Amino acid sequence: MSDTLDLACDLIRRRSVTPDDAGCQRLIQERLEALGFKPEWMRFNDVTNLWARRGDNGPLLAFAGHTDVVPTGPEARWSSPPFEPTIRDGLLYGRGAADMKGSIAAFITALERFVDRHPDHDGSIALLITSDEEGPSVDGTVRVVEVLEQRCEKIDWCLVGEPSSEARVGDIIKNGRRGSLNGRLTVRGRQGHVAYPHKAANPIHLLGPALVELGARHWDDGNEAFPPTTFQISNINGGTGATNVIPGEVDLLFNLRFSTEWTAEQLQAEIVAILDRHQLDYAIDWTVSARPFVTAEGALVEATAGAIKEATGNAPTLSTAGGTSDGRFIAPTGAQVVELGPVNASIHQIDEHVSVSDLDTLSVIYEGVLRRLIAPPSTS
Ligand SMILES: N[C@@H](CCC[C@H](NC(=O)CCC(=O)O)C(=O)O)C(=O)O
Ligand SMILES: [Zn+2]
Ligand SMILES: [Zn+2]
Repeated sequence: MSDTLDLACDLIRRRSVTPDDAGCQRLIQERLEALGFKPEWMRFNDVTNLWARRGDNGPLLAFAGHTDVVPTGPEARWSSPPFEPTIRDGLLYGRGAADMKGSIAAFITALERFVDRHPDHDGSIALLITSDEEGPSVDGTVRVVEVLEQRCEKIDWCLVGEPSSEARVGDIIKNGRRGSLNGRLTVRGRQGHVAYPHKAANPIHLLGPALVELGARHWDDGNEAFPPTTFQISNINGGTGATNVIPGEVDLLFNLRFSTEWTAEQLQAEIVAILDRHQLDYAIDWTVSARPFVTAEGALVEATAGAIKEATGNAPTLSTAGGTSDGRFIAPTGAQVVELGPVNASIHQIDEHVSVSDLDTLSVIYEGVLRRLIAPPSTS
């Protein structure tokens, strides 16, 4: 068994359903301390965060990730128990195998080889690990970044181990992400009897045409760095449960993933204008859970692409598609941020898995990134 696989299995055995870390970070801390990293616990409410650094000088290369995992869903539907790592046909099964305990294991083994070969590396290396990525993301990476900013500790390059790959490991580097805007809308009508609609105002009927317009709207074509902005309704609730009552209100949750063609504020104004045009009586609450960020080609993208080419023979494509990530908290500090991890086909699913050989490839890629960015010139 490879070291990376071994460690990935040890991490999967820990039932770290968000925000519980279940001892994963203690394991990581022990391995890092043996390499000369200085660990620092940053606990906020029920979230465990680990910041561990080796070296006092810049530039600082940080690996970032999370030990929390999403709930398993019905365990009986798994082919093997989700917290018992199991290998079948070259694949490692278990909750978190791909998202993202496999990447964390690959970080550690890459660091072990790198520090052994380059004990006097340039600059510094750090790990930023949280147990609040899959949850509300309020006491995790964002809080660690606040602490680092307060003490002027600056990350120059950050590699997030989210499962970025699509068809084969290393085919995609995520070099940014779209923004995410949530709206919570309540449309008010007047409750009444379904047989006497003229004495009521049905908020579901009133909302309908506005929803059609919002759903059909073409927001933008995206741009060179971003896919188009999308609008999706995630929840709609209205009604008393009775078949003969027109409800007084309807509640809607919607989300926009937006490119840099819009700001969150412009989108809010646009949606308010649509709702007003439909003359709705409504209240709306907004949450901007991510602003778009992008890392232009530069030292980190080049080092990551070079390490992938060396390890796999293939050149990666840059993408900002999909969801958002904790990179949204790190990029605004001025750090270059990329995401590179295993194939994401089974993340959050029943029977989540990762290719065993991909774990070793990832570890080699991460070591290649370290070598390109902070190995002393004579040895890189
Ligand atoms: N619940 C949190 C964080 C939500 C982050 C989530 N990210 C992904 O699902 C990653 C998927 C991918 O790699 O494309 C999301 O985008 O919703 C919050 O809302 O703050
Ligand atoms: Zn993840
Ligand atoms: Zn996830």
